[in-house]
Amino acid sequence: MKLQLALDLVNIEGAKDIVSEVAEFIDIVEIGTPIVINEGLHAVKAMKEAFPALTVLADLKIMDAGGYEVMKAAEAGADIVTVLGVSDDSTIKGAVEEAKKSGREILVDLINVKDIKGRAAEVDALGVDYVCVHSGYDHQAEGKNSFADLQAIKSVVKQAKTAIAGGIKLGTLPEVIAAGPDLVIVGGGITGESDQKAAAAEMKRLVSQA
Ligand SMILES: O=C([C@H](O)CO)[C@H](O)[C@H](O)COP(=O)(O)O
Repeated sequence: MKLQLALDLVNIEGAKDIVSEVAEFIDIVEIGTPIVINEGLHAVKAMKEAFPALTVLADLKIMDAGGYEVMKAAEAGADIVTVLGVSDDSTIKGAVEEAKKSGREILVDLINVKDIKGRAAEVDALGVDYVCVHSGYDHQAEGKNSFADLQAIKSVVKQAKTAIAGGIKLGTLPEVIAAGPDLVIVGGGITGESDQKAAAAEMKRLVSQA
């Protein structure tokens, strides 16, 4: 089981500062959607240049033009790019095809998908690398999480790795780990802590044991 740090509410310099502190405890660093909106794909490039050994995920949440947008993210240095599960199959196919050309990976984010189980099976069959259940900030504000969704997709995803994101904290991590995802994505559960290094270290310890 791997740990991904999601960086959302910081600028490029702030993102690099956090990664300097916790790099040894994370497997993947995510340039979150808000950073991409604020700073563009330069943020992905800057992170890859500063930490070439780290796997960098660009959370573009692609909804259309899958092939083109994956190509641009790959040019910036992204190793993994996100595409929305609610997008058309042709968009996901285009993203997968483009990613394969350059050895990149596609994570499909099932945020706001109604038939989680059905769509997870469909995108799995399209050859994506990760299928991720996700309670976004707005759902989190309503007290929702995706723990049950993770259990639901585990039974239908056959070839891709499974991932979970959205409001995961140290206190809820054991419950998440028990459901057996391949990848746990944590943002505020690390960046919002006063001791980010200690939080990342403890999370890494827990996911490594699984
Ligand atoms: O994808 C995310 C969200 O939609 C904002 O872009 C976050 O990266 C994801 O939810 C993980 O962050 P936390 O919820 O703070 O753990």
